[in-house]
Amino acid sequence: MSFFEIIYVGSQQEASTIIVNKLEEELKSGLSSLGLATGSTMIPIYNGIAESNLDFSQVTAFNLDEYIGLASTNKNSFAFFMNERLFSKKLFKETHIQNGIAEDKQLECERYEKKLDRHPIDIQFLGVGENGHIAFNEPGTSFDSLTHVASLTDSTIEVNSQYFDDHEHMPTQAYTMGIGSIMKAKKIILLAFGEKKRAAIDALLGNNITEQWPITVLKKHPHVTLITNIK
Ligand SMILES: N[C@@H]1[C@@H](O)[C@H](O)[C@@H](COP(=O)(O)O)O[C@@H]1O
Repeated sequence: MSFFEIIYVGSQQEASTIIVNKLEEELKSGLSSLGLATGSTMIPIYNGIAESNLDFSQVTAFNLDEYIGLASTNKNSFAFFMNERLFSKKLFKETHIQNGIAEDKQLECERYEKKLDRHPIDIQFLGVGENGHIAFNEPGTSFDSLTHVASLTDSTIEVNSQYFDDHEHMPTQAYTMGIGSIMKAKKIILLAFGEKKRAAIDALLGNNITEQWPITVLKKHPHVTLITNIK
C-alpha cells in the first residue's frame, strides 16, 4: 500500500507551519535522520524551523547535493547556504554534505553513499527544478543512480546562475545523491510553489513514469507528501 498525500497551501508560511508540526510528531516517534534540500523553496521552511523549539540534537542531517569546485566557505556553496540558514541556528547531532573540493570525486561519491547506508533517511525534503529534476538528477538520469557527479543542463545553469555574481562562473557539475539514494528514504516531503513548477507537478500527477521527468519516480515511492500552492 502506498501513501500519496497532497496538501494545498495558500502560502509558503502555511507550508512552514505544517512542516514544523509534522517534524514535532516525527521527533516524538524517534526521527533520527533527516534529508535536507537547498533552494529558495526551503528558505521559509528553515526560517520556521529556526524559530521553533524543535530539538534536533539527536538528529543526523544529510544534504542532497553540492556544487563541484566550491568550498564550504564560498557563499554560493550549498554548505554555506545550510550553515547560514539552518545549522548556525539549530544544533544537529551531525550534518553531512558532499565536499565540493574533494580531491577524488569517485571516492567522495562512494564515501557519501556509504554514510547514507549507515544512517537510512527517515524523512527526505525535496524541491523540484523547473525541468523536473530532483536534487541535481537531471532529465535522463537513471532511476537506479546512487551518489554521483552530475553535469548540469543549460536550463538549470540558467536558473541557478542568478545567485552568482557576474564575475563568477557557476559550476557546471555537482555532486548529487542519486535517484536510487533518494528513493531509499522512508518518507518524502516534496515542496513546489509557483507557476514555474507547474509542468513538473503536472508530470508528477500525470500517468507517466519516465526518466525524462525525474520527479515522476516519486510515484513508485511508498510514502510521499506533496505540499504545494499549484492547483
Ligand atoms: N539542486 C537544487 C534542487 O535540490 C532544488 O530543488 C532546485 C529548486 O530550487 P528552488 O527551490 O530555488 O526553486 O534547485 C536546485 O537545482
